[in-house]
Amino acid sequence: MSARLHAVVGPSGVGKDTLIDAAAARMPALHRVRRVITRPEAAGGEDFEGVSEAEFDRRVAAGHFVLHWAAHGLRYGIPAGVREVLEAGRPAVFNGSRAMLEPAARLFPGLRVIHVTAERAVLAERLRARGRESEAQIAARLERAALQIPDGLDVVEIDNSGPLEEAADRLVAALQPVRA
Ligand SMILES: Nc1ncnc2c1ncn2[C@@H]1O[C@H](COP(=O)(O)OP(=O)(O)O)[C@@H](O)[C@H]1O
Ligand SMILES: O=P(O)(O)OC[C@H]1O[C@H](OP(=O)(O)OP(=O)(O)O)[C@H](O)[C@@H]1O
Repeated sequence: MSARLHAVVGPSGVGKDTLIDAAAARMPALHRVRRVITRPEAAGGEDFEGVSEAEFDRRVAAGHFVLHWAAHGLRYGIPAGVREVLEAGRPAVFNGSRAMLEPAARLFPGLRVIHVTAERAVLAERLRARGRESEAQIAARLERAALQIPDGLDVVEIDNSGPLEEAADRLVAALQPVRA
């Protein structure tokens, strides 16, 4: 039976990538999607493939992505290979946009959304400490902090304002297979 796809969403700086790393370290079977992003790989952060806009367009046209979206002036793609991973029975997780959840749930009806939140002051502090974005980019990211999750989806809420370990425990629980 096909395994479940999970989208970890929430405002920039809330700790999505950090939590996914923590869960992956504890769940060897979990497949962490390697996103394709129009951002130079040297920018650091998660393990992703950096491509040019032209290459991204080419891959969209060639059907390389099962999902793709734009945010923060960047484009993000989920490689189509994730379907084979799920069909092989391995659960998969990706760092997704709150704005693309409806199309994602149409394509993957079993999609589970993990909505990570934190207080705004905590977000601002974490983005500054991460040091990847300029002040203007941080302000733009904070503007999106209150974006809502569409109704009618399977959503697990995780508050990551406190210790990472507590939120990571909740994420690992949310990633467990559904038992019949
Ligand atoms: N619970 C936590 N406590 C303290 N710092 C955290 C916590 N979770 C994440 N961070 C830090 O916050 C910053 C942003 O996390 P990151 O995973 O890059 O966020 P996102 O992927 O949501 O943008 C990173 O520097 C990370 O180490
Ligand atoms: O529509 P939103 O829910 O606001 O999400 C916008 C984008 O931010 C995140 O990307 P990324 O993790 O690259 O950005 P971040 O690390 O700065 O959060 C997320 O995966 C989306 O691609």
